[in-house]
Amino acid sequence: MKILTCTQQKEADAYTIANNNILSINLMEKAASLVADEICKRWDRSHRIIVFAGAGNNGGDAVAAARILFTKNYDVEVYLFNIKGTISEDCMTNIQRLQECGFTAYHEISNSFEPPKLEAEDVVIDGLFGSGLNKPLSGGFASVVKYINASSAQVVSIDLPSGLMGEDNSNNARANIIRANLTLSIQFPKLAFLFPENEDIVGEWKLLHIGISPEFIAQADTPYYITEAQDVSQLIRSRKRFAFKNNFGHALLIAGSNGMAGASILAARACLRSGVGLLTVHTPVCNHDILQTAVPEAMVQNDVHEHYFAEPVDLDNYQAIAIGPGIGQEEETALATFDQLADCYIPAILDADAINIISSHRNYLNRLPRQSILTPHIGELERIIGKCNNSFERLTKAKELAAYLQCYIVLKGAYTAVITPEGKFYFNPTGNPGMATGGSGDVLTGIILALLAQGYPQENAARLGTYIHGLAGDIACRRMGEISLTAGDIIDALPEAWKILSEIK
Ligand SMILES: NC(=O)C1=CN([C@@H]2O[C@H](COP(=O)(O)OP(=O)(O)OC[C@H]3O[C@@H](n4cnc5c(N)ncnc54)[C@H](OP(=O)(O)O)[C@@H]3O)[C@@H](O)[C@H]2O)[C@@H](O)CC1
Ligand SMILES: [K+]
Repeated sequence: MKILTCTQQKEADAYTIANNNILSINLMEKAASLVADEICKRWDRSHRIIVFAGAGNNGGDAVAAARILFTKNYDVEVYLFNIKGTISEDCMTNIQRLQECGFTAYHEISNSFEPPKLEAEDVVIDGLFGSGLNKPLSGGFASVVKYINASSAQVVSIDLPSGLMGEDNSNNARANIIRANLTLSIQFPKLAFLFPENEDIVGEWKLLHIGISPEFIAQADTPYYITEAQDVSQLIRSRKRFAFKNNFGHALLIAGSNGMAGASILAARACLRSGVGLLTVHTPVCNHDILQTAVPEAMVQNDVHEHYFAEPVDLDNYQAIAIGPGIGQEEETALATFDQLADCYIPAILDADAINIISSHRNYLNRLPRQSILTPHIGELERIIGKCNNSFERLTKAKELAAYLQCYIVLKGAYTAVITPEGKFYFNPTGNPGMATGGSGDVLTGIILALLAQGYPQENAARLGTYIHGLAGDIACRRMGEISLTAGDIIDALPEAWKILSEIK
């Protein structure tokens, strides 16, 4: 699914009106009726509905929703802010329609404003500003926002919480943005919804499909996508009846150190549950018996060192390599990692300590094998790119890093982003906060390693791997709940996740 900018969303509306035989006022009516439906589903008539509308089309949506709710016998009040004395045509039409149906609780504010008292049971519809916001809110609008935010009423924002820019909010005052409980986004998700710092602003978000032209969407150019089940299910390769293990690759996992055998076990088990033909784990001597016992399906190759990775491996027998889970950051390990990567001619994935080693030896950065996959979480990424003030800045810098290294960056977190060397972003929708637990990243590394070894191109391996990892996490969460969920539970749910995703056409 494409994420379009607010500017593109305006173009999408205009294109649909011009080419799909629909009047702009009817597109607004569609949006408003979906907003009203959603409110009716969640709140009954005992709740007062207080509508705050701007003079643009976001306000028009809100006024139309007010009418629909009023005709369904909800107790509705409307406050429309007409500060400049200009109201958009469709908003004006809806004000007239509202008054024509005998609605009297309509207040138009042009300067001073006596705000209504807001109670906890009230539902506020926020239709002040949507995709037409062109600068941060200030003055009277900022005061209205603060007033709504200070109340205990439930807040439903139409399209975007008013004051929030769809993409970059670097120069925006957070106190002047509506904090919604529910955001009903018209047709497209907005990039800003995917940022952790906006969680309390956006609340739960839901898309309302108003019938924007599919031709427009198909040709719209954007670097931002949310991966959907069909996008990745069609990447899954079927197995031939006469297949044997060599058809599914031999993966090499360099993982573990003294006290960190668990990372290698988790990555190995996840790899084996994700279709690899053969797996060899290269690990220090101290982990040998532990691995052989915990993961009998894997072959174990001892490093020369008792406690940590110290000697690179000959890659001739392998189709893909993963390096990093639990390897530690000993200087000898760092040197062995660089030697390993210097001659690496097979697809590689770097995780955890391998990324930390790179960030503390930055002169090696540009020697990473092209097309490698790096899987940092925010902290690991910022050790390379520097501290960022917000998610937009972080994504921008991560994109520059991916281009500079000609590598894929899998930035882990809610909505894990797969960032390609060409500058595309694929956000992953699966997963849950229960997965924020030690070893979860090792599981992802094992999955992506298995896919690389099977010959999946890097971009597909990263997108499919992150999706299945989150899906398995969601299945595990249904079984265990968020609090008890462990990385091992994610692995245990992998078979079901692979089965479900393989069956989606
Ligand atoms: N038919 C359609 O197109 C459909 C559109 N739809 C809906 O329309 C919404 C977009 O509507 P929109 O383009 O009218 O913009 P909107 O967000 O209402 O605000 C624009 C006004 O705000 C003003 N303004 C901006 N920033 C400001 C600030 N900081 N402080 C103060 N003022 C500020 C700006 O004034 P200006 O600065 O341009 O003079 C302008 O007057 C979209 O989110 C969706 O809800 C759906 O119904 C589907 C069909
Ligand atoms: K809004």
